[in-house]
This record gives sequence, structure tokens and C-alpha cells, in this order.
Amino acid sequence: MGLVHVAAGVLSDSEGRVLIAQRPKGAHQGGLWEFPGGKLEPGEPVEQGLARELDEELGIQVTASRPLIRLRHDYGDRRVLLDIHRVLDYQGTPSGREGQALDWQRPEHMDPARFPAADRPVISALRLPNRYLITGAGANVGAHAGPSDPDAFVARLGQILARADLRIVQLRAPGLDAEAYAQLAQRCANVCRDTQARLLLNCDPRLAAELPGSGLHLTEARLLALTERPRIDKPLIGASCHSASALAKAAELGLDYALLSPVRHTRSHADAIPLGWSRFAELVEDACLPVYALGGVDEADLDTAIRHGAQGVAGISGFWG
Ligand SMILES: Nc1nc2c([nH]c(=O)n2[C@@H]2O[C@H](COP(=O)(O)OP(=O)(O)OP(=O)(O)O)[C@@H](O)[C@H]2O)c(=O)[nH]1
Repeated sequence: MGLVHVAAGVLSDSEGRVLIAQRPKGAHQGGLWEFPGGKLEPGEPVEQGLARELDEELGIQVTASRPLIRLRHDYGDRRVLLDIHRVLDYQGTPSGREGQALDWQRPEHMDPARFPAADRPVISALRLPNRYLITGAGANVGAHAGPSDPDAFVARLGQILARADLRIVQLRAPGLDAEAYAQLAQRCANVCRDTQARLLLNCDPRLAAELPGSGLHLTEARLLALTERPRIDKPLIGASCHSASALAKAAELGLDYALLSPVRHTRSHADAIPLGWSRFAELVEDACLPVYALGGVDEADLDTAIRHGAQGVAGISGFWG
């Protein structure tokens, strides 16, 4: 069975809604909604094919785009390689040139069941920001300890989340016992509510289920021990990964994102061997979910991370200071 290489585009409007199109009834995955695009011609570069398809299907001329996510999916009757790009700039007004219905939808309102199965990670990618904050230690303690001063810790979190482009935070405090973690999580949840940020709990899933917060973050050890996606009433679940097998497991369980580390040497994980950007890109290439670059990276690396296939950058020291 051959591989069908497809380029598709994400067009956003000023309210953050994304353009979707309905596939014709008789087509593969007919009746479902998709990101506009189509098959590349043999040897055709992705950006060129994307521009051609969006001109044919929508009557627009793409002038700037960048990769969002690359995915592989096996439908049984067809294997697809999807290159999904964000369209950053275009000329013209999109219209359904092939008679297809169009709609503009906010990513958080998209129902994955109404899209081809391959598109689920695309919807996750659209719902996630490109900067991901991990809490550091409080004053006077090493990165592996918990915060020694919860008041200062919560105040620091509030300061950082005042920035409009940091909308997701993982509460990482491996030095705390369950009770101290739960107390701190309650206080962080209040800060996140006030700043409209999403809080991800890095703790035992059973504890997380009892705590406020938008999601759960799994350590690689917790991820590898699972056989199914944790059944928890929180929309967002991700995991730390350090290998191809962990990324494959995260995708197989239908997690929403992974953190892949360490890209560079870091003081917090001094013994770990850095992946470097080219190995990072190789691992992301085969991963079927959004992946953040972590470990010795900061905001200055955002463009580099995206060029190497990442959703964005995650960090402790780069953001926490
Ligand atoms: N455009 C697009 N195709 C997708 C998406 N998700 C997904 O699985 N696909 C699959 O990718 C393939 C795209 O092929 P297509 O039939 O749209 O290609 P095309 O526009 O060149 O049409 P053609 O077959 O008439 O030449 C289909 O198998 C489709 O099911 C998506 O979000 N957008």
C-alpha cells in the first residue's frame, strides 16, 4: 500500500477561528471536516503543493506559511503522511471553489469525531500554545526539591502568568509529599483561574483527579506503566519522553502532547545525554502528537524548535528565572 503525501493548511481569522472544509460525500473520509489541502504531485515541495491546493480549493494565494505538525496515519485502505502548515499570510477571500461547505471554528469547539482520525493531533496542536512553562524551585532550593517558601512560589507564578503569551503551566514539585503538593496545587489553581492559564498537575493521577486544574502531566515512568489513557475528568493529558518508544506510547494512548528532553545539557538533569536538534527532529518526525522541546532551551530557541518539528519550547529556568 503506497503512501499518500498530503499538504493541508490552517487559516486563522482575527478571532482565532480556523477554516475547515467538508470532504465530498463519495471521497475518502467523505462527509467529515478537514483542513483544506490535498495530495502533493510527485516531487512537489510541500509549500508549493500547499499553495497550489489552496488556490484550487479556496481561490487564495498563500504568501507565508510555517510547519505546524507532520503526522502519519494508517487508515487500513490508505496510508497518509500529512504535512499541516499554518498559513501566516495570504491574498484573496476563501470560498468553496469545488462546491465544498466551509466553516470557521475555534479549535476548542472542534469535535474530533467529525474529522478524519489522522487529524486528532492537529486539533490538539491548535489548542496548545507554543510556550510551555514548568515551575521551578522556590528560593534557596535546588531544582529537584519542592518550593521552600510557598508564598514566594505562588507570587512568582502570578508574576510570570501576567504575561499574555504564557497560558499553560505544569506544577512540577517532585520534592513535595502528596499533602503539600495538593495544598500548593490549590493555590496555583487560584492563580491560574485569575490569569486564565491552564494548570497541569504533575503527580499521581489519583491525586490529580481530586484536585482542580485543566490537566495531568505524566512522568515517563508513569507513562510507560500505563495501558490506556488515564480516565480522569480533565481535558489535557501529556507526558515527559526521552525516547522514540516513549513518544510512540504517548501517541498510542492518545495523549495530547509530549515534552521531549533534553535537547541540550541542563543543570537540573546533569547526567542525561543531550539529544541535540537533529536527533530531536528525527524523533519528532515519527511522533504522532505535538512535541515540545525541553532541556536547556528558552524562548530564543522557539523558531529553531519549530523548524525542527516542535510545537514549541518548554522550560523551567528559561521562564521561571
Ligand atoms: N486535505 C486534507 N486531507 C486529509 C486531512 N486529514 C486526512 O486524513 N486527510 C486525508 O488525506 C488525503 C487527501 O487527499 P484528497 O483526496 O483530499 O486529495 P486531493 O485534494 O488532491 O484530491 P483528489 O483525490 O481529487 O486528487 C485523503 O485520504 C484524506 O482522507 C485533512 O485534514 N485535510
